[in-house]
Amino acid sequence: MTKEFLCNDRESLYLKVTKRCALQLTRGVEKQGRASMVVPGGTTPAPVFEKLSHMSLLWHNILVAPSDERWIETTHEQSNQWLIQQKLLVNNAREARLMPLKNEAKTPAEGEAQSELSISELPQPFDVTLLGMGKDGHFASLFPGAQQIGEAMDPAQTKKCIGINAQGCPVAGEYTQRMSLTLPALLHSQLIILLITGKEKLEVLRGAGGEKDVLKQPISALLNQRQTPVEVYWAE
Ligand SMILES: O=C(O)[C@H](O)[C@@H](O)[C@H](O)[C@H](O)COP(=O)(O)O
Repeated sequence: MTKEFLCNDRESLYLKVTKRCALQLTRGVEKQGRASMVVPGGTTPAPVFEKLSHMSLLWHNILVAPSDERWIETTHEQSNQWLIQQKLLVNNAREARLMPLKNEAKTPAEGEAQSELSISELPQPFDVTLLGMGKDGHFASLFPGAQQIGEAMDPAQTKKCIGINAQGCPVAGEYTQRMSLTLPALLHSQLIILLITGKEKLEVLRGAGGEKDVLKQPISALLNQRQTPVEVYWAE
């Protein structure tokens, strides 16, 4: 159930994704009085966060959570919570409520229960889950080769949050100790929007459709499932 929207340029890409997220959130608040949005970190989403922050939505009825988090201080500029607070929860969107993944636990594994409590505050299924994708086919912090990738991608997994040790995963960069929503948790969404840019990521995406080994190519699990609508938005 994947639809692709190939945009002519990044500005129209960001606008399209912003409007799609705003529509989902508005529908959610209209239907149940509250709405929830899960958002990624990384370098791609900031222009969408910025546009979304200016939208006139009922933000005081909207709850936001990261799809994943680096296990570092939330005041660190590489923290996803920091990115969300600086770029999304400002302007009109400052009234939205952030449910963090990061907590005081020393390690993500020790922090799982508290992260789970935080996420459970969001109306579920999530009204909209915005995700990015790495060139290795990861999304959230579900990195191929990560120690817990099997547990995190298991359709029978009942945990919503899982500590991820991404040591040895080149795309994870410096911050390898992560908390991530699991595949089942992310699929428990009304809509998943995958926001990617550049030719290389589009090639990875196109190649993943035929990949049966989700541990090797996690994004293939999103593309080959029929539970949750997935909309892919791309520009060069
Ligand atoms: O914590 C993170 O980094 C994100 O949640 C991650 O899943 C991101 O979406 C991809 O790594 C793509 O990152 P870019 O947008 O920087 O390419």
